[in-house]
Amino acid sequence: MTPSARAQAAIEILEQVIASARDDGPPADALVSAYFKTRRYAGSKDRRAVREWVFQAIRQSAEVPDSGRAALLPLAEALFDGSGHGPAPADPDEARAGAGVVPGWIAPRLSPLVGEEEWPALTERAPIDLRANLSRTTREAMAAQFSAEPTPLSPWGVRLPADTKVTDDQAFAEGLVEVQDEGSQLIALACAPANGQVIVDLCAGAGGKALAIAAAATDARIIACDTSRQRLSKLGPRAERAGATIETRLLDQPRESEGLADLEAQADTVLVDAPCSGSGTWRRNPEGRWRLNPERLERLLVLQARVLDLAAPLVRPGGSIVYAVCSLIRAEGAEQVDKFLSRHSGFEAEDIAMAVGRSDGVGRLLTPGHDRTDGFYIARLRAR
Ligand SMILES: C[S@@+](CC[C@H](N)C(=O)[O-])C[C@H]1O[C@@H](n2cnc3c(N)ncnc32)[C@H](O)[C@@H]1O
Repeated sequence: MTPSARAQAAIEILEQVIASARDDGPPADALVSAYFKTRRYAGSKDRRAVREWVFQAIRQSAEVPDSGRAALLPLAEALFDGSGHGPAPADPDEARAGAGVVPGWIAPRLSPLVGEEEWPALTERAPIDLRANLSRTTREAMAAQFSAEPTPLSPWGVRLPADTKVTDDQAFAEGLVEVQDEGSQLIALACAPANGQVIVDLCAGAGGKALAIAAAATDARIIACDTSRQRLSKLGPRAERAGATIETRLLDQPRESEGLADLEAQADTVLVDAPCSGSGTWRRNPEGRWRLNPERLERLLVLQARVLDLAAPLVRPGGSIVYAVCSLIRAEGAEQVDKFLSRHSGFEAEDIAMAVGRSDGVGRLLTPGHDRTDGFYIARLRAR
């Protein structure tokens, strides 16, 4: 493919990414792969170059661009030369996506801790963090295996450069490591897992945090719940690879509490890693900015309050809820927790007992700019 033909391919994919963000369709990565499945003439260099254009265009624009052309034009105008399979020359008045990091409607909703000086870090390429499975190996062994640096905040992590491929490594296949951002590791640490405890991971998804908890407390009873069969089904093979024992429980929305009745007042810790805007993970998922809108955010706020209310009766007296969201939007973090505490007088905020991030309301906020992790809000709420 000529450089201009690659630009045209990127425009076509960006067109699909924009539509998919609007309609809640597949992610950009999947769209790039699907595009090339039907275009066998493209070689690996072409694919890499097109993918690079697509992600550069997504990264540079906070707002949803008008079109694929508008998204790429500010980056690659010289390739809009009308040649062969390339894009038609640009009109001087043609729409161009503006450069930016935080969409205008989200900026006033961010935690005040995330000042504009921190914004560039929100979409910078993120390193790859691995969590050493301490039930099977040591962090030092994994640092040596991957020639990696230890993560500064999590005692379980090692850090590799962005885009390092680790899933082909033997250590990964043997369950000695998992790919997990340091911030996610800190959420599992905030649960203070210990042997003999009952720990409910209420929104377990594919089990990233449940696996970290299981590695730290091999004799704890861990119950991983989710309403998504598809996500939860990924946990079984991962647990097997890691040598972990984790119960899984598929909950039936909106009757989740029926499936949790036997756990009432049983849990030492309920982790609520709630569905959220993902505004703390834009550096890995920059198109997340194009997918979010005020209506979606409103629905997420309602769901977060709901899962917190589901968690409350499961906690034994003296036990805790650990609430976490990978978000920097205050309504999902500090404000959501304040509202929970005003609905549930039997709970009080407690420290997460780790000197990480900055305090925000009763919890702590980790940000890419300040902590070099994905953005997370974490709070611990203790049942009196
Ligand atoms: C942020 S993700 C969890 C990620 C996971 N803890 C991890 O570490 O990989 C939120 C999860 O909440 C689940 N969820 C949504 N509504 C729920 C509900 N009412 N009860 C339980 N889980 C729910 C979603 O299916 C999704 O998997």
